[in-house]
Amino acid sequence: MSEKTLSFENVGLAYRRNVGFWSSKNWVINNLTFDLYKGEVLGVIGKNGAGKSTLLRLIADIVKPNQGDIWRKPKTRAQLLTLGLGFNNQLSGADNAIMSLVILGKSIKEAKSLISNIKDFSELDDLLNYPVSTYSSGEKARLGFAIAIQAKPDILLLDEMLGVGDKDFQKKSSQELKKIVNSEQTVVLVSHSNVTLKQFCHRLLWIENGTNKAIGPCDHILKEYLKK
Ligand SMILES: Nc1ncnc2c1ncn2[C@@H]1O[C@H](COP(=O)(O)OP(=O)(O)OP(=O)(O)O)[C@@H](O)[C@H]1O
Repeated sequence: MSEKTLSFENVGLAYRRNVGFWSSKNWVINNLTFDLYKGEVLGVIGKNGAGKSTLLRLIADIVKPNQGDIWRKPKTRAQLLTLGLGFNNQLSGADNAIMSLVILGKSIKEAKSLISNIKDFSELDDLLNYPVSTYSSGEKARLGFAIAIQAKPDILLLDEMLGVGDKDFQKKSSQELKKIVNSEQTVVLVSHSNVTLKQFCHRLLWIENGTNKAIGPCDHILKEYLKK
């Protein structure tokens, strides 16, 4: 686990907050520095509002930093999987899947050929032909997870995604993640569940007020975090 795939150097990100006539900068990520290595599962922990989801959005290149540098190994593709998935609600599940796969570098032909696997994994059957606006949140999660499994991005970003769906789907997604943990794929996982963190993560990054409070082996960092 020595090949660097991504690196943050003194990264800062501020959101603008408008209060009446005034607008101020709210630094959500501050001077954040860490490296991510190919094939590792890095867990991200921290209190509510610490900046964990924002960090995933920065890695996915959905938002840009106001300060510092983010280095990605050339051609590295990261995919964010979160409950607030960026689906187009008017399009069908199948069309959303094709669109996501194409964004992640597959050709349209390849993307179309993966639909039957997505159908099998998600168990959405004919629902895949209906607009995503008609899906329950669990069904959206199934679709998102199934797309991510087929897309095999270099970096899979999971934001509190392991406790979603019904019991059967939780079991299925956790089995799939176990396979990923033993593969070359890199994962960054945000979770408030100690069980999930211990089960999957090699290292943990502890974020406090948007900055790196500690990073290191999972058991050690979790012990320190729980002492607080
Ligand atoms: N679009 C936005 N505009 C303004 N402030 C935002 C925006 N998105 C997030 N924030 C603020 O940034 C801070 C960090 O949010 P973030 O969602 O990254 O936290 P988190 O660590 O993932 O929290 P949680 O554990 O509650 O999910 C919060 O204070 C939040 O209110």
